[in-house]
Amino acid sequence: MRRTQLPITALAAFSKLNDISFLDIGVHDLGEKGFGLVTERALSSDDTFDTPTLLLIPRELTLCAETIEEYAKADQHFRQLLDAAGGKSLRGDVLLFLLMQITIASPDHGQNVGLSSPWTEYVKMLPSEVPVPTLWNEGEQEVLLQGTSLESALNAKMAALSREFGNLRERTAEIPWCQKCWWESEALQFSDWLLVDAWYRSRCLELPNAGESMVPCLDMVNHSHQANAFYEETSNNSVALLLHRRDEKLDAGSEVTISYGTSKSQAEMLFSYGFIDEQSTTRSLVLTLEPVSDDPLGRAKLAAFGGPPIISISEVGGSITWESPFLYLMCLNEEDGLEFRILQQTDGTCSQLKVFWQGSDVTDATSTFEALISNHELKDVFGLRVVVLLQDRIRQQLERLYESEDTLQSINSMTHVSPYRRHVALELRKTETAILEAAFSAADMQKNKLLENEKVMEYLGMGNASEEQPQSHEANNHEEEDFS
Ligand SMILES: C[S@@+](CC[C@H](N)C(=O)[O-])C[C@H]1O[C@@H](n2cnc3c(N)ncnc32)[C@H](O)[C@@H]1O
Repeated sequence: MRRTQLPITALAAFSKLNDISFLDIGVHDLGEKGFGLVTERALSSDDTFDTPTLLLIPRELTLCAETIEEYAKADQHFRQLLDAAGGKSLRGDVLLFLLMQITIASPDHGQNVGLSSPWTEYVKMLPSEVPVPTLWNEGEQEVLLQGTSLESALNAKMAALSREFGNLRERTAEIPWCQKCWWESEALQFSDWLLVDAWYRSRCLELPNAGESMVPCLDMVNHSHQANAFYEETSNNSVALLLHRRDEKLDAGSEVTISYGTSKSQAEMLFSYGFIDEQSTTRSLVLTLEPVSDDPLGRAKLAAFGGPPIISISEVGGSITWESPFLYLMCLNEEDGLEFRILQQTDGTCSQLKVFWQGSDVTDATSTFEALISNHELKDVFGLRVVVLLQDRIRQQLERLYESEDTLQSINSMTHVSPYRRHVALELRKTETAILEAAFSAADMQKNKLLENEKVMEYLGMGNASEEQPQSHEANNHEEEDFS
């Protein structure tokens, strides 16, 4: 959709009109980071008893669950849109609201659609480019993240966004103003949906009372590992940005920053905000898991598992820790005492998938198999299967990273790849390769230790000698490679 855009200098008039107070700070162009907040005079939290306030925004301007509902009461077109395509999540409703605003503000619509709000003006000042990977060009998306944990996350996100846009079209096709402004002339494009999604992801924050919110002007503050400011909701119905309580002294011209989260991995930062905090010491990543292709219970395990089928790997102080409740379910089989049953309803319709372990119903405890197997006499054998699966998944990821290195070298000369995006992707690849290599070695050590375990040796010996002692097919698969 053609957007009306205003220069950032329009923010002064917007703030005045909407009672937003910038106190000794202004918005400046900071290059790669986009705009940011900068002090206009030297500031110190020592000078006053109270912590200095830098920015005050009336609470009613924030975009949160409550205000979305208020806007829907006042604007019948937005109400129509919410009724047809909203109501599933706060994020979805906010995206619809933002779409509504760019529609009202568009130079093309001319349909007397919607009710102008402060956000109609504010979206005109929001950037058309957000460095998050969903807005990278196809070449960048394909090459830069290959082999990183973001490769599958980005593919899944793009597929979800495409589905959402398709649903929006389907559900609003019958609404006359949507037909006129969006679909008739193809004015609304997938790229608009990508943009409002990127705005939301990179600009929303968590307010203690209002919950997930977008706050105009506060969303101009950038992130730093050594943040000098924080935000809070005040008792007099405002959202405030304040200088840190600790002895903070800022020269005139210093950037004011908050923390977007210190425990976020590089992948999360890149995915949500489009940059990497190179000062962060958090070293972690998440890998997705799929049941082994020839596991007859694979699909049932996925369907019955309560959480996401993932492995989280972290490196803290040089040691590797990992967590994966799904791996403990993934490594078990019927022969071990795992059973799935479909419970029939009295009216004959199929209903819930039930999971049994050693005869007990564990349907509500599928994420606790590590504990469930802890008293089993074969717990070390199961532990070995888990470590083998873990190491295999890490190997697979590392191979993909190594393979894609050559492609990456060849894009040095490609003009369609932004140097900044290339830089952040290389940083992510370097970190994830190091974490995965360390995790591979750690898994190897764990595996070797388990292989010395008496119970495991006995089990493997029996497994080799007798057809009557069936093992997990996963273990069988990997034993060929790893135990021989
Ligand atoms: C909440 S907005 C902050 C305002 C934004 N810079 C703008 O121009 O509108 C978040 C975005 O700012 C940028 N950003 C924030 N902190 C950054 C940092 N430390 N390094 C690089 N970019 C940063 C990223 O593009 C991120 O998606």
